[in-house]
Amino acid sequence: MSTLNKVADVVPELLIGAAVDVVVRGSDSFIGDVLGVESRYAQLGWLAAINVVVWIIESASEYAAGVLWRGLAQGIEHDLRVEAYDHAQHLDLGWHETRPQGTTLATLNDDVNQLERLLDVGFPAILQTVLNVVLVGAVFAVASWQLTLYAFLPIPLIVIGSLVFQRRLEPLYDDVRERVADLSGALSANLSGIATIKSFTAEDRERDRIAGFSIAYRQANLTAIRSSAAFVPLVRMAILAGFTCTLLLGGWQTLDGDLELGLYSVLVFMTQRLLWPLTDVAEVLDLYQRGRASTVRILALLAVPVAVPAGTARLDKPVGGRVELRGVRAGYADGPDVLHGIDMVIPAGETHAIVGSTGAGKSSLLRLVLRFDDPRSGEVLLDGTDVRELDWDSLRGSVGYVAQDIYLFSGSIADNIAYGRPDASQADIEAAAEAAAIADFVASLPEGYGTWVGERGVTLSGGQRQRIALARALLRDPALLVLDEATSAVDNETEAAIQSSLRRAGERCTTLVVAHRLSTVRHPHRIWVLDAGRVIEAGTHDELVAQRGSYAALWAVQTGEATA
Ligand SMILES: Nc1ncnc2c1ncn2[C@@H]1O[C@H](COP(=O)(O)OP(=O)(O)OP(=O)(O)O)[C@@H](O)[C@H]1O
Repeated sequence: MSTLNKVADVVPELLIGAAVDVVVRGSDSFIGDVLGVESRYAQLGWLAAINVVVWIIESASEYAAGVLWRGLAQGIEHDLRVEAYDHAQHLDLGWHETRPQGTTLATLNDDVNQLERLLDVGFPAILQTVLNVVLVGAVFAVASWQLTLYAFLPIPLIVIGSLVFQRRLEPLYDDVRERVADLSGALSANLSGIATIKSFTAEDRERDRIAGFSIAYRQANLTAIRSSAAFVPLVRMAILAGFTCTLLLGGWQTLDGDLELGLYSVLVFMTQRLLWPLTDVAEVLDLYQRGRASTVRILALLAVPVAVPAGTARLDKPVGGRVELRGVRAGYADGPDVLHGIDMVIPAGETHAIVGSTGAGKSSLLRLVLRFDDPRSGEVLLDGTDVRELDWDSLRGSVGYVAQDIYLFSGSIADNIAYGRPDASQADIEAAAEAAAIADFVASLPEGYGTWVGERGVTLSGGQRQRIALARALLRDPALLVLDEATSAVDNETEAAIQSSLRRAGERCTTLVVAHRLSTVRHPHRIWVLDAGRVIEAGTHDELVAQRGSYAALWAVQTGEATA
């Protein structure tokens, strides 16, 4: 459509030449010969009719090309956005944790959107400019080789200029994209921490900090724009040279009788046609550089390898839920080990607790069981198979997990509880809520299970959120229930209710609990005491109290039998 449009766009100029030719040469005119029409009035009539048809074709093809290019741009953007998002969500948790969320968001959103103008304005402009040069060049070549030379004089200059400018613009637009990512990162971090900002009345300070990022972005953009805008006058000077040559030398040739008047007028118009669109080259170059800087970022995201790839082995159903850690050593990024050779067996169907001081490595250990990270050495087994060999459905599909930091989705309470089993019936949802001791609270809400919960569940208290997350985990009827401080925010009475439901739930599944409050874990089959990444004691509550070791001391402090 763009090609048809360009051809139709060039034809009226030829028609002008033909019209001048009719007036000057009468019945000998080019159009008179082609159509076999003698009358000049009739010849002009024919030209007018052809012109109308050409304009209709031009307008229709322009519309179609516009719609198609935009459709293509939107399609590419959509594919890229979804592919990049999908890749990002398969990247390991460690990658996400070491990178500001806003930076990833900037790539998935801003960088992808940045491609729109390159795709729907830049690409058609490139195609049309090349076509223009070819078509107009053909007319020139037929008319006079000297004039072709003059008219095309600016083109190599413009090409060389583009290459030079391109090299200059590249780092400038890379800088712009980096500044956008910084700004986006700061904005998203601040909005997540809005309560903290308010509580420390840091609004003014934060506004200034965001303004700093915004100024850096504006500055980077201005620097790039200043360089890119300088290219347009340069192109114009080159065009002026070509145009002047055609006007002057073509005019002299016509005066000398070496060039037909009709052809001369066509060539003067054509020089305009040929050269003025070349000023677009500057804009296209700008769009290209912006698009390139964004594409580099998107491709860099797509090129990040998945550090924790899924295995292919499947577990036989029903999954028992036996967990075993053998000589597990683990740590984060290049940091020191946070777990030093952990050996642990949690037989299927048992409830085990992990306790220990803060920073002892309890959460890190749970992350290995869910395979958010892989150990540096040793192995983690589920039902006797190394978790690295299992596919996600066998591993994470068998686990119900309640994290320390609860995330609820924007949606109804029922949607949130059924997140892991979207096809669950209302009765299943209510049973899970009952087991998590949240059913009475939900029933007391005017809209019950249909109550809308805001993003991150901000409309609920900490304890309510925890219980909904617990219901969500229980609804999956998991073979292995993993609870990381899952009841830390509920009162003692509610906790006792949850404990008894969990005991009932625990009859069906293996349970691994991390808790600070030791009363939470009084009834497990075994308690593992972790200190600085090592298991220092293990046994039942009674055995550990009798041992009079760290657990006994901690228990004494928490039950008020001793002071710290
Ligand atoms: N994502 C992470 N990146 C780098 N280091 C981490 C990360 N998470 C935890 N650590 C480090 O690993 C060590 C163990 O942390 P972990 O969260 O496993 O302890 P924990 O026993 O669960 O503590 P708490 O009871 O306070 O939750 C700590 O020294 C911590 O600084």
